[in-house]
Amino acid sequence: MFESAAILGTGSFGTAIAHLIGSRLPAVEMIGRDEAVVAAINRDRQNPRYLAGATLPAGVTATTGLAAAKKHPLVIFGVPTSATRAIAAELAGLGLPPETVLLSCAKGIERGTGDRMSVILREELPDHPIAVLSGPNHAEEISQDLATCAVIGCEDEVIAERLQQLFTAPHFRSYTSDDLAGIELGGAIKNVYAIAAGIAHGLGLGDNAIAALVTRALAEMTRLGTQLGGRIETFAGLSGVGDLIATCFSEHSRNHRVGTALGQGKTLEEAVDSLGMVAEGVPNTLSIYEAARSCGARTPIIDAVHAILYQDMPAAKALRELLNRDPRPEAE
Ligand SMILES: NC(=O)C1=CN([C@@H]2O[C@H](COP(=O)(O)OP(=O)(O)OC[C@H]3O[C@@H](n4cnc5c(N)ncnc54)[C@H](O)[C@@H]3O)[C@@H](O)[C@H]2O)C=CC1
Ligand SMILES: O=C(CO)COP(=O)(O)O
Repeated sequence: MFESAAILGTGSFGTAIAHLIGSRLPAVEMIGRDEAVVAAINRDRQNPRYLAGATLPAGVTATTGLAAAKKHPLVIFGVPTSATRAIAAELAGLGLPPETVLLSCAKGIERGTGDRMSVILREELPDHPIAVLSGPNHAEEISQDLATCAVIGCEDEVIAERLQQLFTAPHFRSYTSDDLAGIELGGAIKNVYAIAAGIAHGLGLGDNAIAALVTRALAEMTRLGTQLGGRIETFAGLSGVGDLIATCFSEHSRNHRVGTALGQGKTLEEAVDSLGMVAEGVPNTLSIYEAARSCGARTPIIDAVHAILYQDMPAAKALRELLNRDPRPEAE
């Protein structure tokens, strides 16, 4: 087990993780950039800005200084993917002890490089053990102690088991895997499909249409994800189909909410502004579309979401075009 942990990010997921592991460790320190949020956590053990209703265990504190991460044997990344490289580079400058374990929870790949978060951490902090955590894990439900599972990816079995022990609670079960690529790609790609499912919902297409869309999304995610280096079985697991289902059907999903607003005729700017939190599928539609083009994968659903978000294609037209493509066999 670890003696303590730092969580980078005082947003929804950082707070949910603090709620989950805060009673399992003597000390959990959240590191954020928003002073009002940090003050509310220290004063009230609450984070009404990002996760209303959750009360944090007594051992959870918060600060704004990244240097605090140096004190902890485990550093958990709960910031958006767009912030990961800069924060990792800043941490590298602080000289973390090399045995500090880095755990990434962010779901996306980097624009321009197509790098997964564990690849970024390996590049910026090469001496450290690196792990990832993913699965159907909405912050709102974790903070209410509602049951779920996650998968922890790490090439070092001993560290994977230490993390598994930490992420085990009566309502939280975790599994281990060494397929970091598959885990991270599933978590990143499903966000684009959650926007697609939201659009279909916003257009009022009905349950059959959304079930069909999500089923074909799983086939597409598996095709793209294996071409980008993930193992096929991982896409049938918690970080693949598990998170795809959670996000495509949950009212908690920010990506789904963005899609619903688009389907109802809002602009992307209006949809994102009304959230006040990160919807990774929005920037990741660009990075994942680019990754798909670079490996030559056939991704009609990602292409349709890309056209709606970034090429002014009306949502109804994009979905009509998806349905009217040349017929093909279901399994290829
Ligand atoms: N919210 C959820 O249910 C889950 C979220 N995740 C992933 O966790 C990551 C974070 O998401 P949320 O906590 O939902 O987002 P959020 O919008 O609720 O919070 C983001 C946090 O990161 C901070 N932040 C944003 N940009 C930053 C920057 N450039 N530098 C430093 N800090 C910055 C914000 O101040 C805030 O504390 C995402 O990759 C998301 O996909 C994973 C599982 C579940
Ligand atoms: O990844 C998530 C749940 O597992 C959170 O999804 P959203 O970012 O769409 O809310």
